[in-house]
Amino acid sequence: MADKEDPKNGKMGKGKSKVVCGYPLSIFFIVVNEFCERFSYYGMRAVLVLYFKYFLRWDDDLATSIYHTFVALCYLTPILGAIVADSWLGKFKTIIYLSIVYAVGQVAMAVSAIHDITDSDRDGTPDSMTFHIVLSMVGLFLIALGTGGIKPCVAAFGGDQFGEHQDRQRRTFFSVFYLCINGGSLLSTIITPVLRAQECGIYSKQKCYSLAFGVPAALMVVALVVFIIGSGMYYKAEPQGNIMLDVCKCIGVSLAYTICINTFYITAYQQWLKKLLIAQIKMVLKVLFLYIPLPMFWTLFDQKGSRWTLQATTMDGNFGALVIQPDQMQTVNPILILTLVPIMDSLIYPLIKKCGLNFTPLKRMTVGMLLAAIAFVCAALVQIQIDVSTKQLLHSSPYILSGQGFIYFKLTIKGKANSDTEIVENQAITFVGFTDYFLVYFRFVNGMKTAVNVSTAAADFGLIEPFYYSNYSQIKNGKATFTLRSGSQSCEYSTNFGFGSSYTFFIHSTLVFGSNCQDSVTAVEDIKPNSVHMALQIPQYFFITAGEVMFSVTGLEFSYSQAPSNMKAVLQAGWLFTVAIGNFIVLIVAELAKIPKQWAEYVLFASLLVAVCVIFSIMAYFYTYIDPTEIEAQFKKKINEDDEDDKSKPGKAEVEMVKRDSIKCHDEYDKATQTKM
Ligand SMILES: CC(C)C[C@H](N)C(=O)N1CCC[C@H]1C(=O)O
Repeated sequence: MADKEDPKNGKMGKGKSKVVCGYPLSIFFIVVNEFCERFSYYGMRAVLVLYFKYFLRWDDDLATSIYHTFVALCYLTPILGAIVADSWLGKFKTIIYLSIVYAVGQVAMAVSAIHDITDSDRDGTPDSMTFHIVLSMVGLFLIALGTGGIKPCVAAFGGDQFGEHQDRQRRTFFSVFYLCINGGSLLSTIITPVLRAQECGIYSKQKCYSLAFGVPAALMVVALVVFIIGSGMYYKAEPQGNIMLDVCKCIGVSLAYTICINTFYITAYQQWLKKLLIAQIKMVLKVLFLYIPLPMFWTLFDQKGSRWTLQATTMDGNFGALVIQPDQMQTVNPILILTLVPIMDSLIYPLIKKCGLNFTPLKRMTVGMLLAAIAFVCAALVQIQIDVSTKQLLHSSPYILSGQGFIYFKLTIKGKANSDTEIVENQAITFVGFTDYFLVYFRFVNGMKTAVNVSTAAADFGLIEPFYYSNYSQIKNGKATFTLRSGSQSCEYSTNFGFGSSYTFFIHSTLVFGSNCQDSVTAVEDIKPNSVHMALQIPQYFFITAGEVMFSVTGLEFSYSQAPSNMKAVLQAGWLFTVAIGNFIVLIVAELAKIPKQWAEYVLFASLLVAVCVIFSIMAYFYTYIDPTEIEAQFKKKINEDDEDDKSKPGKAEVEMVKRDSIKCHDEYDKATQTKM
């Protein structure tokens, strides 16, 4: 044991930490570390797909696949970090070493995004893309190893700082810990896209991905430094041997005991050690079994970033002074976390307690799952409303048909601009996706006998021959003023583009330049502006976030409190593994789900979660809460007593014989397993 335990005098926490308002001061460094680390992780993640697409010039499919693989890897590596921490290095050293790996990875990403490094002809594009790809892939691998590896250790290490009598404070710690995760992620997802939008470079100015990755890299270094500063105050539980090896040995030795039962004498002390390990393994397995249905929650949760964002692209993001991009709606989640966690902790849970209800952790998690299911019902209702508005459009306009990824135009124009004009065509426009949400499409049909030039203050859209039409062009949504010019004569036409809209403008043959041409142009809506407001997504975000607070914050604390002392990080990793599996299910579902109606898919997910929730509540009903510290203390008492007993027994020779037999028996066991392999 590195440090002495016992904060009973009120001045010292577990370890050497001072206690402030009942909390060990050491946790301050841990939560600040978590804040900076999550800033680093989520900040880098926010611009990653755009980096793949615009810097590395990958297509959408490759960019999305690598992005999701990276995210899944980040939630798979916790198991590695946890084994290293619980078995070998201890949580403190694991956090330090893996944070260094993590920071190196972030720096590699920032360097990989400096286009000047390989831009020898100074044209603004890297000459050796291989260099940038290799460096960024190495960087991402190190980041996945670092962020995943330290994640279960930091949470468990924070929990370790509290004494046995500090259950309430430890619960609050996990809430604050969650607040820091979301505070860091919120700030970084706002800041890094702004950094990316800057232009930087030595020889030529390009979008500044190096800065967008550089700042998260700096924050990771800050996280590491802050963690090291707290070093003297932490309670550092020593790893209690190689847990995984112990588990294997325990199973092996149990087999060996059974085989050699007649010759193998083991002391009572050894018996108790074995029993303790078995009890600890049982504690972990019982919780892991309980976790089997949980990935379903994360499957729904992760769709915020995909399905819900796509849903937002078909909605109106105009909030008066503020215009929200569809992907920005995702920030509603961390914002709500920052408000809901304190409300739950200081109002809702105490109120429920006052009502005499025993709202146990597993009940909270069940309610959390139900709330997530309600969120998906809300999403389905919004989808129905969007579908209704789109249907109205299809009935009212003969011009539009839309498909996934493309918008097809079947355009038939009959004699409105000029009686001789008839154009029938099929044309496809690549759907711009939510990164270009502010852009709308338009084109002009020239019904005049003279060529007309169309321009705005910012762009020239070229000359349109008589009785002909222009290609579709893009323009920012909102008010636009076009100048129509023929020779030296011109006139202006103003219109307003709503979100997601597309227009064809017909220039009448009767237009007279020099006068007001507002009445001589007819606008036809190819695509109606999005009419369902993005604010309607707020209820679904509210329910999913309230569900997350009940489910995830509670799950984090539950994973700590139900884990034996030598497997705290391992169980945290088990918890994070449910997030990884949830991510994988989303990927599979995205490939397999062929439900034509989006609202029906939402209802299906909600129903699946309710079904899973019922199974979980039955499993939870049979789960008995334990106090691992108490159980371990009882075992240790027995071990110490029997160790004294064994030592006091005369007959060193007998002990030697036991050892010999034990070795013999192990040899037998080794032989048996080797031949099997
Ligand atoms: C997606 C949000 C930015 C963060 C989310 N509310 C959250 O806190 N988490 C999602 C997975 C687990 C947890 C995290 O540790 O990041």
